[in-house]
Amino acid sequence: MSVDVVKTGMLPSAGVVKVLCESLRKFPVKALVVDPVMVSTSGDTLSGPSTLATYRDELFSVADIVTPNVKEASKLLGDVSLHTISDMRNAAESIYKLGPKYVLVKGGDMPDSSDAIDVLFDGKEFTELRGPRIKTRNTHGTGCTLASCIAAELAKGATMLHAVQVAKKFVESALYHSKDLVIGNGPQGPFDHLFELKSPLYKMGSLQKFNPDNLFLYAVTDSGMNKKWDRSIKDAVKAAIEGGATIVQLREKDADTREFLEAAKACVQICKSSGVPLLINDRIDVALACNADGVHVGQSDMPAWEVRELLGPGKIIGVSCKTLDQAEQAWKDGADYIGCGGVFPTTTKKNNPTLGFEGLRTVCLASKLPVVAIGGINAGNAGSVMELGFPNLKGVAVVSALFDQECVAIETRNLRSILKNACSRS
Ligand SMILES: Cc1ncc(COP(=O)(O)OP(=O)(O)O)c(N)n1
Ligand SMILES: Cc1ncsc1CCOP(=O)(O)O
Ligand SMILES: [Mg+2]
Repeated sequence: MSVDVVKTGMLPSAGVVKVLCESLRKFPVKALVVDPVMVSTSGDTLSGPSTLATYRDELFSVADIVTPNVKEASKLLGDVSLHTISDMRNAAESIYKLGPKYVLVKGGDMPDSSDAIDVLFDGKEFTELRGPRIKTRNTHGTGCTLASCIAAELAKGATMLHAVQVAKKFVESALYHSKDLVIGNGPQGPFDHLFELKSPLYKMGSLQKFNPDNLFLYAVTDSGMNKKWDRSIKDAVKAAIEGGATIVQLREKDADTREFLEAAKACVQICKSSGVPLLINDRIDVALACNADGVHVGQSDMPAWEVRELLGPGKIIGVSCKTLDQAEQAWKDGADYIGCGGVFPTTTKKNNPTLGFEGLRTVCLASKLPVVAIGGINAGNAGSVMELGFPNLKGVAVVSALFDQECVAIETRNLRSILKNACSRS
């Protein structure tokens, strides 16, 4: 098992720092997070002057990010006084000159400020990360936890900014959920890193990971087709589920919000009773309001990482991807699957370039996420798509072949058996 990311905590001596640097040269890693634990949140000095010097001279130049709190930043810079955001920016800039790619000066122990503000510097730009200051004595280990969470997100492929944002939100949520815990008699108590395990969502099991097999026969509704066939969204969804659809997406480009939301609430009930996930196309607000199982977004919709921040870990997020880079970004952003197409020409989605099998192959072979093919797929060609046999091509998403037809249930049932036969052949 290779090590992707290393995060350092308290390094008690210059010798230990030197051994660490030597080991990192022998066993290079994807990223190094250095939490320069020299002054504890309670103010005790934890590292002597020789260790400080070795940090500065040897460790910082190989660090991807250094995460000093205000006291540590002050110590690293010869006990300069740091009282304002501008002081924190100057400190970040000065520490950056010691070699790390990023510096995060944490303002949690800054006196007086109402918000907990951290300053991230990448050598060019400053980013201020603001969060509520949570009143609690349970702050023991917040710095180490933040650095460890950054390391974990980097190991999952996040960008540095995204990793820092996720880590800050995690620490904030953990502090909030455990602010009234009473453990121990010291000046500081611990906070609850595992708060999510106690969340009702977790207990209801709705934090279970997405099952890629749900992508097998993906029914995507269309308001124009429903209108043409004088069919309500509800009836369209019911019929698709009756025919064996394994996941449903409400893609209602024409419906107004109120109408869309009412229909979505009804469809949520229908899908929940059948155990079929229901996703909403584009509209995060509607998905939140009806407690849908997730959303599908394209390259011009809200970025998946922002959707993840809004929906949380237990919801399904799909992203449309036509290229390798888009597939990589969707994975980094925490999406659950990729919709790739149009595989064949289609008039259902306007101005949508056709990728063909080659384009589908390129994305499937590169994608770390399960893929569903979409675009012009019907009973006549669905078999050929599944017979491509790409390991992470889990199914097909279909609009007109199901919903621009007289009987949705029959068309869905027929398509499902074609897919099953194709899979047994590939
Ligand atoms: C399963 C699936 N794949 C792709 C799409 C297309 O989504 P998007 O690119 O956001 O385009 P619109 O559907 O919003 O026109 C999808 N909806 N579902
Ligand atoms: C939403 C979408 N995204 C890529 S193609 C497409 C439309 C697919 O519709 P159809 O299945 O009728 O070709
Ligand atoms: Mg969209």
